Amino acid sequence: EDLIVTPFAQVLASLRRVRNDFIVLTNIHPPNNVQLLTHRSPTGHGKMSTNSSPTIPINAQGNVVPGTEEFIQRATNTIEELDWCLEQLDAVQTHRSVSEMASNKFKRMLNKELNQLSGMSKSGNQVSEFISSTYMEKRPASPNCGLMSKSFNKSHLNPTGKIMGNVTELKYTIITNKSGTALELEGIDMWGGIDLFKIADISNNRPLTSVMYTICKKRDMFVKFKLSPVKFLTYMMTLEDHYREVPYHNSLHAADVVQSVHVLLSSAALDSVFTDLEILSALIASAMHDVDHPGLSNQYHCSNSTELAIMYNDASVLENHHLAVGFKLMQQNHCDMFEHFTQKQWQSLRKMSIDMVLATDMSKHMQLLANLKTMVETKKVAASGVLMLDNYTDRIQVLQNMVHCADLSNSAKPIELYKKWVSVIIDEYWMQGDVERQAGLEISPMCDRHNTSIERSQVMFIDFVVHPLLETWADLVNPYAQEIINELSDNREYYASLI
Ligand SMILES: Nc1ncnc2c1ncn2[C@@H]1O[C@@H]2COP(=O)(O)O[C@H]2[C@H]1O
Ligand SMILES: [Zn+2]
Repeated sequence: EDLIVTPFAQVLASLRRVRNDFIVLTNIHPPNNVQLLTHRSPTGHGKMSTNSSPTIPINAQGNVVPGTEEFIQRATNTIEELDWCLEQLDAVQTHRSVSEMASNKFKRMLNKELNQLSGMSKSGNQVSEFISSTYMEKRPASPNCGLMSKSFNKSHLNPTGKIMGNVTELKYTIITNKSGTALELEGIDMWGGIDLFKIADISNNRPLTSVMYTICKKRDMFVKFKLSPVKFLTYMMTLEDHYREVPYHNSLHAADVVQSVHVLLSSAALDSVFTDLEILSALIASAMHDVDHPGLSNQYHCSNSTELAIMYNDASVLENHHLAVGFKLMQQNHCDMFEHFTQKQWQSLRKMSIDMVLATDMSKHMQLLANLKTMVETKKVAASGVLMLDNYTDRIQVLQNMVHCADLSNSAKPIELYKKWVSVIIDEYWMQGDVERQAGLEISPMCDRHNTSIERSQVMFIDFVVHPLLETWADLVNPYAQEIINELSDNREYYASLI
């Protein structure tokens, strides 16, 4: 049976059980259009029996006979459930949202596990520190006041708008060519269906442009939104040029996130759930979500009060920067592919993209996961099996989690690809460690090339970050993401076997 863990879902489930028992005890008939709610038994409080057991002593009126063991059991359980709900509701302080309660509960649960783990080994300690500092919205302990405004003298925007390569050439040689990239992109609709490292090689290092163009064409976006292919390609190439040549956060990673979102969007559980504008926004958000990433983390920027950290007041520093660059580039010559959008369409695309990219800040991870878990535990599914999302909050929450899942999904890709992603992310972490060492700063967890266990860090990254998230996503779209979970488990076993 499913275990319900988030507080709001627990209260709902408990009240449902009370309602069912109340009906059995009193024989009050609910109105015809209200179904008896099926119940799950989540938390161990109020151990309820189901109400259709053949052994229940029922009298001629259909009521449970008062005074029988069954009657007393149900009455006791009902009181227990009600008391529990009241206690929970009592504990809800009005200024705390359901989302905040769930997020705090998840943080407490993760903290407990990480504390146990950090006592076990030195590398365990390091990874647990990394996870809690990166994924739990912890502020840096001691700001380094002596190091103001270093780095970032590189101009973030290419002022001439000059792009490498030529749009027409790209369109005809790379994308519409029957061989080469076109063939390599054939598996684009499948999880792990394309090898982006190969695509980067044969597309003249244009993986992001090639993948975005192919997906938008397949999804008929050029027709649906009357997008100019030339402007689209000019923007995508300009955007791609503003990804830096760092080991991991380059345009290959952006292309990977775009393709993963494309596959997650295609889940049957989400069939016709999202509008074309929502889908286009998710793809655009994924394409720009790490643009101009310098290969140094948010924690690095905040701890060292870099120019960017000052600019964005330490709040989601990189994510704000990616959005600013991504949208600024749209204003450049020939990049304004949304010029003919209505004001409403444009504002909506912009708001959704902003909401999605800001949610890729890893310090928001626990909050996103807790919201997703609450949604799964209270989810409404139509008779067709498709998710029912009837308001903006729910819809954007699913989209944010989708992009977040895609952003963390390299460990659920076929092992040969996963190994390549590990190699480049570790390179980037170690480069940050080198920068910190050279500047005499404390080296961030996982960033010390002389003191990191790659295998152990991958197993812990999967156990504490990726698996809880992807498993919850798989519950949301159940049963359509099983393949992803299987791949993730195989990959975890691979790295565990190397420890
Ligand atoms: N395989 C991995 N091992 C460790 N960290 C990872 C791995 N994949 C992704 N990440 C981290 O997860 C983050 C997701 O958001 P970013 O792409 O900004 O940066 C990513 C990395 O910091
Ligand atoms: Zn990313």
